[in-house]
Amino acid sequence: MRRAHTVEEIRSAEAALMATLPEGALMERASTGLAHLVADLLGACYGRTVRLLVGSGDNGGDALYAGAVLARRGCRVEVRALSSTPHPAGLAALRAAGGRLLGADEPGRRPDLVLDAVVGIGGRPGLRDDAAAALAEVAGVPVVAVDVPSGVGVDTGELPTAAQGTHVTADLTVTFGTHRVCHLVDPAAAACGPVHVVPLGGPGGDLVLAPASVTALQAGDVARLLPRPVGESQKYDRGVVGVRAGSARYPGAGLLCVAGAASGLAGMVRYVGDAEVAATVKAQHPEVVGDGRVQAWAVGSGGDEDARRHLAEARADEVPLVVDADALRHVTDFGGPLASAAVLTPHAGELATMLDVERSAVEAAPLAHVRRAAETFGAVVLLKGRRTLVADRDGDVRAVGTGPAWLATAGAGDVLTGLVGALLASGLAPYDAASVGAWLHGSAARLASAGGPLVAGDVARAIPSAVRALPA
Ligand SMILES: NC(=O)C1=CN([C@@H]2O[C@H](COP(=O)(O)OP(=O)(O)OC[C@H]3O[C@@H](n4cnc5c(N)ncnc54)[C@H](O)[C@@H]3O)[C@@H](O)[C@H]2O)[C@@H](O)CC1
Ligand SMILES: Nc1ncnc2c1ncn2[C@@H]1O[C@H](COP(=O)(O)OP(=O)(O)O)[C@@H](O)[C@H]1O
Ligand SMILES: [K+]
Repeated sequence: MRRAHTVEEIRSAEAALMATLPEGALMERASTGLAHLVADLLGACYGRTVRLLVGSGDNGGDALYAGAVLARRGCRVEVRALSSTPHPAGLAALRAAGGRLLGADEPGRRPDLVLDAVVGIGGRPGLRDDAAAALAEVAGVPVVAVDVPSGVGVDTGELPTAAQGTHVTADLTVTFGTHRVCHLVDPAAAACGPVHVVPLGGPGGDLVLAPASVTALQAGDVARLLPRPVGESQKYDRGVVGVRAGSARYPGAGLLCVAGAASGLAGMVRYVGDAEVAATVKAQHPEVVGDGRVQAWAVGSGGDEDARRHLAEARADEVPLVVDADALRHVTDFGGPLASAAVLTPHAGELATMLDVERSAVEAAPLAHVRRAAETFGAVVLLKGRRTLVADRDGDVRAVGTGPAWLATAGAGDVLTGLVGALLASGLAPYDAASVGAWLHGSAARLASAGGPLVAGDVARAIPSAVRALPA
């Protein structure tokens, strides 16, 4: 599990560790790890130029000490200071190693790499004009963000508003001890590039962190959570998933939802709905049967005007539900909770309608909105996007970024609904079913895409391969 902690949690864990270590030891660990990664990236230090953008805090200190290591290895290290008092000991170390502070009007050499150390976890969103200008000077040069890309909302995963200013977009982010929320949550995560964590543990101890509320499943977690049949399993033990989706207007959505459900992860699939869709389901998925008892329902994809009735009928069975698309408009129609266990799967536009806000507001602050929706509707909410967010009712959130951009294709969401339904039927709790489903869906899309385009049916067909590719 990848875990992301808040600034408050990180500061408290760092303070506890620092109390057991000699002065400066933590920054030494952080900056040495940073320097080694930068040196690897540069390939060779000798003859290379690195520009440090350095603010007033310890984030700048990290970069100055790392710069000292790089300078000792032969790099030309030049500092654009954005404060009159950059970390004094760090600056002294850099100067002693041969690095230098650029004068205010001195352009400096065109660097091979920029280290962004304007602000770290002490930063407020946005860059001041001087920092924005220092960044513009080196436009086009690869940027390594120290800890976080300066200017992003560290705990919110949001980007600064136009009034707050701009932010750094990094090619790589090097952080320390644990992930920050902005590393896992869009839109800020998109500004981080790949994120590398330098461990802070060593002689004298390691960070002791609180349980994280924002996490990201890894392949091993999915393998551990996924229910698998054992020797004596029967189809009914493995769970029966029912699909009430599709309509005369959107027959394909019903078929794709069935395809996601019929990927083999539940023991049996039932389809109930439009007669023409049912006939095509029968032809394309001969193993799918008609109405009867189920352990979970997948409802709403392409349901059109039938969606409300489908939801009412599914709800009457008092089993877990996954609710998508047209049925999302009806989740509050029935008074009281929708089901004992429900997963709602909106994209940003649908979530905006459900919460009566603008779509742009959801896209700018997906973490806040997905949490609000989970609380408001008393359900697990899976907000689809580049990085899908799955929120539990208590505020825990799992981020899933396994899918390639090719997955943004019509019908992909219908497949996901069926897949999550199958996982609910197989016995997973809603939070696990939604996050494991989103992870496998993205992974199946990656396999099906192999770098090229795909259609939604390809994603459903690749689900078994995604399961086979999990670690034992
Ligand atoms: N405490 C420690 O020993 C360690 C700290 N570490 C580093 O220390 C950083 C945190 O350092 P600090 O707490 O000094 O905070 P920062 O260096 O993140 O920034 C704080 C300073 O930036 C100013 N500032 C805030 N927002 C700004 C903005 N939008 N534009 C311009 N200036 C702004 C503040 O007034 C303050 O002076 C971490 O991100 C990490 O890089 C690491 O070295 C690990 C160990
Ligand atoms: N840029 C992107 N990168 C990766 N996956 C994406 C991206 N945009 C959307 N997706 C995924 O594609 C799927 C689209 O689903 P959805 O919007 O419901 O489409 P539809 O309603 O046509 O089925 C979701 O699983 C979503 O997470
Ligand atoms: K930074």
